[in-house]
Amino acid sequence: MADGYRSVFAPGLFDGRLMIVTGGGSGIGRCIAHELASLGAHVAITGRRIERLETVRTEIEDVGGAVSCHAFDIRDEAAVVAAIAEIIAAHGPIFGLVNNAGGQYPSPAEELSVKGWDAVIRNNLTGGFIVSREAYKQSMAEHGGSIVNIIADIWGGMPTMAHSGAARAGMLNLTETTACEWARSGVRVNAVAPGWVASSGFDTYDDAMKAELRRLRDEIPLGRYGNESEVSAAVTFLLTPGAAFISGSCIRVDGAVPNHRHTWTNVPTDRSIAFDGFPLATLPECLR
Ligand SMILES: CCCCC/C=C/C(=O)SCCNC(=O)CCNC(=O)[C@H](O)C(C)(C)COP(=O)(O)OP(=O)(O)OC[C@H]1O[C@@H](n2cnc3c(N)ncnc32)[C@H](O)[C@@H]1OP(=O)(O)O
Ligand SMILES: NC(=O)C1=CN([C@@H]2O[C@H](COP(=O)(O)OP(=O)(O)OC[C@H]3O[C@@H](n4cnc5c(N)ncnc54)[C@H](OP(=O)(O)O)[C@@H]3O)[C@@H](O)[C@H]2O)C=CC1
Repeated sequence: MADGYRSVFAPGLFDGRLMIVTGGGSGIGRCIAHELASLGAHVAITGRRIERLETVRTEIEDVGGAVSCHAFDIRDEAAVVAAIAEIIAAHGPIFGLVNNAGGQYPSPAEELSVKGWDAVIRNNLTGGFIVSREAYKQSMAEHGGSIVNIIADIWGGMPTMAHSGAARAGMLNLTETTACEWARSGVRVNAVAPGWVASSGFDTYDDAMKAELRRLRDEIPLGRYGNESEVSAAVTFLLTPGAAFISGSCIRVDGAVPNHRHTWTNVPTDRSIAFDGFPLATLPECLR
């Protein structure tokens, strides 16, 4: 058997627990699925493209993990209702839900059609709402659980991302509100806000955006992009009993970007001696 994901969290922490990761067929979601499975969870990965989910299923099974694949669009209400019911029937109550699926396309605000605006709002707000509502109604209202919503760096304007920023800001308030409403059922709801994370998501950018990203890297106080395992560690923490009194919160995983203001002296760009901490989760070969 190949080496599995080496998480910083305790082996067996989630033994037999059901976790759902939307958008688990690529990038950050795939990494989270690997980490949760390495801690003993049964991970139900979802996405629109079944082939990508099957590839991740093989990766996780090859290192001894438990995983199932469920193809549906998070914006399709009937499909979500049916898929959540199917997952629960097969694998038991939902312990954790990670609303990770999402994405957008860049456009100046004045050029956005209402159809395009709606497509992105539905992808990054309505979809997460539908999946959360169904996880709550069909399982967590009775059994409790934990939800983590992946949003983005919304602390300030991001030109060409008005639709996505508005949707993610809505998702943050949905996080805060459902944390209050569903606390009575033993449900915690939190968010993780990634900054610039070098993931498969970057592959969807055109050359102009990639050039822009290289420039942006120099403006990240920690001097580099984040990686998928750093987002996954924050998500995993929020799902653990270590976060039992944390709800309605958001962990930013962004190298301090929203804290950086342009002043007379810029932060140095050479951080070659930056403190490295201790080795965080080590990715298996397939994720490097
Ligand atoms: C807060 C900022 C966050 C910044 C950091 C975030 C980083 C990342 O998210 S990394 C992950 C990146 N991955 C992606 O973003 C890819 C995901 N994108 C998509 O899946 C799609 O683009 C979509 C879901 C956002 C839209 O697809 P869909 O709903 O299937 O929409 P349609 O193709 O039916 O189009 C509807 C409508 O939307 C407009 N539109 C869609 N794509 C584009 C485009 N590339 N350029 C311009 N306009 C687009 C357009 O108006 C479409 O209508 P029609 O023109 O009539 O087709
Ligand atoms: N990478 C980064 O720098 C940042 C990423 N984010 C967010 O983090 C999340 C993960 O991003 P990342 O891994 O980088 O990018 P990816 O594009 O690799 O991941 C997005 C995943 O979501 C799935 N997905 C998208 N739309 C839908 C839908 N309507 N229904 C079901 N599944 C869907 C995709 O699968 P499929 O297409 O097969 O459906 C894909 O697996 C996204 O929400 C992204 O916007 C936020 C801030 C920064």
